[in-house]
Amino acid sequence: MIYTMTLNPAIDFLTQVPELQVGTLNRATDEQYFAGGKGINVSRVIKRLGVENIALGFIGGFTGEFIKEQLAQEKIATNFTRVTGTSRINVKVHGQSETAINTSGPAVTAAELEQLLKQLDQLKTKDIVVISGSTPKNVPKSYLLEMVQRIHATGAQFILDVEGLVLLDALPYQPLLLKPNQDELAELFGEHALTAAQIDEYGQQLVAKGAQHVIVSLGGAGAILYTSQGKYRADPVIGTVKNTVGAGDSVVAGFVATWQQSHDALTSFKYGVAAGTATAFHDDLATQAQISDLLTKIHIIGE
Ligand SMILES: Nc1ncnc2c1ncn2[C@@H]1O[C@H](COP(=O)(O)OP(=O)(O)O)[C@@H](O)[C@H]1O
Ligand SMILES: O=P(O)(O)OC[C@H]1O[C@](O)(COP(=O)(O)O)[C@@H](O)[C@@H]1O
Repeated sequence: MIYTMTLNPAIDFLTQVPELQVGTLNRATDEQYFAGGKGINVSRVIKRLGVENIALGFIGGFTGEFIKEQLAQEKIATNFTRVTGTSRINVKVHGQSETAINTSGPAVTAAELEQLLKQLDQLKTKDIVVISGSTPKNVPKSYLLEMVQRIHATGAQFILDVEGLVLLDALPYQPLLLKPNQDELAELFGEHALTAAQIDEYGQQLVAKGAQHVIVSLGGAGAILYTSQGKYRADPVIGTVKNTVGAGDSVVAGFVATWQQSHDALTSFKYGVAAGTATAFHDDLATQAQISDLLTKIHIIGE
């Protein structure tokens, strides 16, 4: 079974403000609400690809109820840990460019943290846990590593799509996949911007230190996969970008859903890039049909 772990779920409130201006009243021309947070996006795309999965994480308040209802409508199984606070609302404004305000989310108590950790002890060796997104503000940095250690102890695999140095601490536990974007990779190694040579150097370093697969996503410039076998580049597909919220999560979803069935890194990478691209080219997350349509346009080149 694939599990997704969203420690800080959100309602994504997407609104269109064609000529957004700061410091004045703006009138929106359209608005939509989606169940979001990175792990939840991963769950939604995995399910659209026809693969069962269970969404885990902390959820609370009226916003939490909305998220649960939306997932139930999409027939996605959940086993959330209820918290006393209210899950957050993130604001994504589409104008001439995309502007986002990601809020911080509710605090989580020590008992709630422990309750969620205990769920991990039930994992089986064939399970994969995708841990994605930010942690609520009062959660200690050590919590993510504790999760990784608990998952590893059961023999299950894990994928990490989070920010921060925990990515380096998790390497000895051999993550199935890390998916930093270019900025996240730079931050991880204390750099501001990376040259192509530095992306290679750091991507390969993550593999050498334990990651089984590393996908560095490059937004409109495509993505690169690093494995112990080599480096593979997926050039970008040219198209009209509608909404890049969840594009990275779609890459993770396409990869893990395909990996679970094929254990083939290149096919999984191809589905990941097709899913990320399909999400970028549509309003909501990619559907199976949109992903299938794009597959023939994704060319993976070994370098
Ligand atoms: N403007 C774009 N044009 C084409 N493909 C895109 C675009 N933006 C994102 N994608 C696709 O989605 C993937 C993930 O997007 P990216 O922005 O790198 O991730 P994240 O959301 O994690 O920052 C990219 O590797 C690419 O395949
Ligand atoms: O575009 P990405 O990186 O795939 O992730 C988008 C998701 O991440 C969020 O921006 C939340 O990110 P954080 O957990 O890092 O705050 C959600 O609002 C959105 O659903």
